[in-house]
Amino acid sequence: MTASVTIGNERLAEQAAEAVKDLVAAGFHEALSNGDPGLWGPDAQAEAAVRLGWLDLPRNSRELLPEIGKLVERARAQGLDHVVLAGMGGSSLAPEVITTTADVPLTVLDTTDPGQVRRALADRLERTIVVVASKSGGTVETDSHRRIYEQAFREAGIDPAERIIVVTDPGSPLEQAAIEAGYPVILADPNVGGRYSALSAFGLVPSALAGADIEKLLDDAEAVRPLLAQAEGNPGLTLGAALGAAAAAGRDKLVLEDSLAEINGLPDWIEQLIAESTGKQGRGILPVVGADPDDTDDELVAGIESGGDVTVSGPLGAQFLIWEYATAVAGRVLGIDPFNQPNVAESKENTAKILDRAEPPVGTPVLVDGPVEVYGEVPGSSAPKDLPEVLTRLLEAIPERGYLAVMAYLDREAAFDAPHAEGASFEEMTDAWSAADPATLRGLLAVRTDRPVTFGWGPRFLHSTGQYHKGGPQNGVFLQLTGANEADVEVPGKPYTLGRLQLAQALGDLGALADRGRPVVRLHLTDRAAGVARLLEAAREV
Ligand SMILES: O=P(O)(O)OC[C@H]1O[C@H](O)[C@H](O)[C@@H](O)[C@@H]1O
Repeated sequence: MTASVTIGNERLAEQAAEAVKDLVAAGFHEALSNGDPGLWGPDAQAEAAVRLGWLDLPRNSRELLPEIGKLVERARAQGLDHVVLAGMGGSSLAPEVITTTADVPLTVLDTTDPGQVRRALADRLERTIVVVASKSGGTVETDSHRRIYEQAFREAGIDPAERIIVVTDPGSPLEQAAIEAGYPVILADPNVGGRYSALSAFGLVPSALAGADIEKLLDDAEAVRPLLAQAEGNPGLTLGAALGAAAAAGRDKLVLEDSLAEINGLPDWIEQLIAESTGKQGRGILPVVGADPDDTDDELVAGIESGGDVTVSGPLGAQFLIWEYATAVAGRVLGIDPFNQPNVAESKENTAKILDRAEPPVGTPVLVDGPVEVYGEVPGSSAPKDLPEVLTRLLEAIPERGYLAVMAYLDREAAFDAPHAEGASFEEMTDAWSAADPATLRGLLAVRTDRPVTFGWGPRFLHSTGQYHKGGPQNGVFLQLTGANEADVEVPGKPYTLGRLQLAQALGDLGALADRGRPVVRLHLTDRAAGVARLLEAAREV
């Protein structure tokens, strides 16, 4: 299947053609193909010099195939068929899409929720193999998961060296720790940033262990590579020009539609690529996932395989490369450095400070509505009387061109535990799940405003839209969800538990948003299941 980008909207086609013309006249496509780091201005040059390796991954990553093949064989021979991936952002979102699209099972751990981590630990530990994936080797979530699994294996009488595989950059502290522990290490290309690493060891190792065909993925990406060197018929250039030109003209909310696509979950990966790459210097493109278009002036719809103002067709490997290329192009059009993430560190630093304190600074609730405590400054001049009023006030506080972001530091899998009647049909089960799923809140609030409503699981979104929230246009309104933990999980060798880390992450990000003067309210569910039910009920009353 060939890959293509089609623009189905006349005005956008004109804007994109104009931007392509300028880029071609400046020799952008040739320079990018030759790995010129000067394309994003002098301030971006040093970082870009070590961030353009993704263009050559379809070919270079083939060198990894024999080594990965051996790891897969070893795991099969040991009967290890439960693959767990510990990794955040770019280190887990690509394998998530690759494996869901290939319909092979992979447990992705990109959470600090104690319940979600306990669920993974309780699942077939005796047949589990864990890929610990971190470019920097210093990401706190991933470090915690490694420590927790090492201990769990030891307690079960299993040698962690038989069960843990590490993917990291050469010279990282994780590489060092892995060598000391005797874990197999696959080193990734250090000239590729986290969110552009889909076709590197980060995308390939866990996906291959889970059973996906990674050679085909590389073939599909390699087939599109020559097109990316062209001035005409270059899908990456067209897409990037369309995204950049539309955003520069005010259409900076990117609704990603994939309901008819055979590729599963690509919008989540695109979200982190675009939000983290473009959301800075008060500019950027806000990806909106899982939403219906609202037909507003600031919205652009991108369809995967069909639909949208712009449609991107092609197999997954090609999609990865086209979107990466397009993001680099959009960065150039918008005048931003698409390879740094200047504001991600702020929340991390706040989190570290909170962890150093004896008690987390939770504050006092301004309102308690059954199982939901409300913290923060609810917009408006008087105290809100109940939860529906809190939600109404937040929706009313969204400025023109703004958005509401719901950020849930909760267990992404908990809804699947929702009770349903014996012999329930699939439809009845789906209804029970969605009635217990915090993510249902997004749609309920979205129908009450014409502004975009995004939903992110914390801390996962901190490595994605988190950069945009803090670095992009300051027109967001923020709703955090946290929950009581029934049973916490110790992080071996650290003074904090996962529950403590999770809360510190929420409060750390809340501080960073509040410091910018943005409206931010935290709803704490003192009973998680009852809290979600009350929240969804309140959203229906808005
Ligand atoms: O792979 P790691 O070093 O653990 O980083 C995980 C993620 O962390 C940050 O959010 C970076 O901005 C991402 O690009 C990266 O994918």
